[in-house]
Amino acid sequence: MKTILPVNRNQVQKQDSTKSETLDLLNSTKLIIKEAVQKLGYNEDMYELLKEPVRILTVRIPVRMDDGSIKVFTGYRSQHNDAVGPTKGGVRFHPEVNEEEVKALSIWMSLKCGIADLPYGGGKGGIICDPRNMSFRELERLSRGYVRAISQIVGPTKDIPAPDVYTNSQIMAWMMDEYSRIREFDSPGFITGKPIVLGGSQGRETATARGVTICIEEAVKKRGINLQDARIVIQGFGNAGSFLAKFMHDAGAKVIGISDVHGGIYNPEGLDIDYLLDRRDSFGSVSQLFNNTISNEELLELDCDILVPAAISNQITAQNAHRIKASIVVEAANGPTTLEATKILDERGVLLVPDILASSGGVTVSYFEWVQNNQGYYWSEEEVAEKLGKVMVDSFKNIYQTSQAHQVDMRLAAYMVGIRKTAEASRFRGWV
Ligand SMILES: NC(=O)C1=CN([C@@H]2O[C@H](COP(=O)(O)OP(=O)(O)OC[C@H]3O[C@@H](n4cnc5c(N)ncnc54)[C@H](O)[C@@H]3O)[C@@H](O)[C@H]2O)C=CC1
Ligand SMILES: O=C(O)CCC(=O)C(=O)O
Repeated sequence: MKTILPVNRNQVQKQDSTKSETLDLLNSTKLIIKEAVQKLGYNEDMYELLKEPVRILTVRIPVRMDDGSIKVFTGYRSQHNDAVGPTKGGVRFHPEVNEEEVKALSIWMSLKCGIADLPYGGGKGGIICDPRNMSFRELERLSRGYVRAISQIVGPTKDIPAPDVYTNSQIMAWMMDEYSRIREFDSPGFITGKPIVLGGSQGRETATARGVTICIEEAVKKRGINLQDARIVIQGFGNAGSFLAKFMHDAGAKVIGISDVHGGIYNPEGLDIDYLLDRRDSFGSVSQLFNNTISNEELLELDCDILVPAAISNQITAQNAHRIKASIVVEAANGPTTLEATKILDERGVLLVPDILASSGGVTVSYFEWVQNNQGYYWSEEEVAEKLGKVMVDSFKNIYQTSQAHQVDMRLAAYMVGIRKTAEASRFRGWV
């Protein structure tokens, strides 16, 4: 058995790039996996197994566009580790999707499933495309083509996709229909985040935001902040960000800033969230309706109590972490804060609730959806909310206690909690 070499984050960062910090999501993930595996007492072989996905499929999907031309799209499906059970995770449609990002996202899914104690490993998919410039029918053909291309490695007991950035319940419906046609039987358990009439779960649409809300409720207790007095800034106004804004507003907090891909809007007296929800488009854009906007960079640095990045990765970096004014940062997005920025925020006493904990409400209710599909018996919204609440509160407490007991930041604590189930399952199976 080899022993694990000690982690030197700064050294690896310098090796990775000439820049002062690495923005490479996969390399950053490997660094923390190494540290977590080491702290848990596993050997180098365990790190070797867990540092990369066991499988990644790259596909090329020809799609007939509305003008009669053919466009070939590139897509990925990454499966990190299936020792615990089938892999699970969303599919994103985005122009900047790339293989390394999808790999990192699939590792984070294993961690989320470990934290929430779900019987899954992590998976993730993506297609390089810009759905904002595609028609409804082009999107349907692309979604169906993707399922045909990956059908060999997915399925209700193999790998179960779900929505992520720029994908939604309609896209899940087309994908489920295509998979059911290929297999020649109705397969609602192939995918989650479906419309309710096709076996979707009550509460899945709002689940990620509900989970983030519960983390905020727990975090403010730790910082002695009253939620009703809190000023909140949210980057991203899509599935995660917009419902979160609504929940915060309904809880009596003041949402003073929100943003989308085009920019942000800010009002220190609080924004009219119901109006914004009513006017946003299906891609989570609303800021273009306003004249006085601020940049996403400015939004992150607004004077507030709680900052929630709920859009894309690498938003809080070594460049701006010193200027973040919030005392609590709750990551609804995947990977919004770099390792270097995590360290800076921690040293400044900011409580950072990491992505793999804060955004785990989505996959938790996806699991509930899959269970309901398997048993053919469906739960009420209240039942789903109650079960989700218990999972999120237990997860937060577990990770907070781990961080205190080991004197580590919440991100490393979350990795330690999240990786254990996959590591143990791999060990019992005799893989390491
Ligand atoms: N939908 C879900 O169930 C889950 C989502 N997440 C994560 O939450 C984040 C947001 O996902 P969704 O809300 O589902 O996506 P979405 O597609 O519904 O909304 C994305 C939002 O981000 C904004 N955005 C896109 N690019 C941006 C940029 N460069 N700068 C600023 N804003 C930008 C869009 O304008 C939109 O408001 C992602 O990181 C996703 O991986 C995590 C767990 C579950
Ligand atoms: O709902 C799911 O299965 C996965 C959600 C997801 O992709 C994520 O948590 O990043």
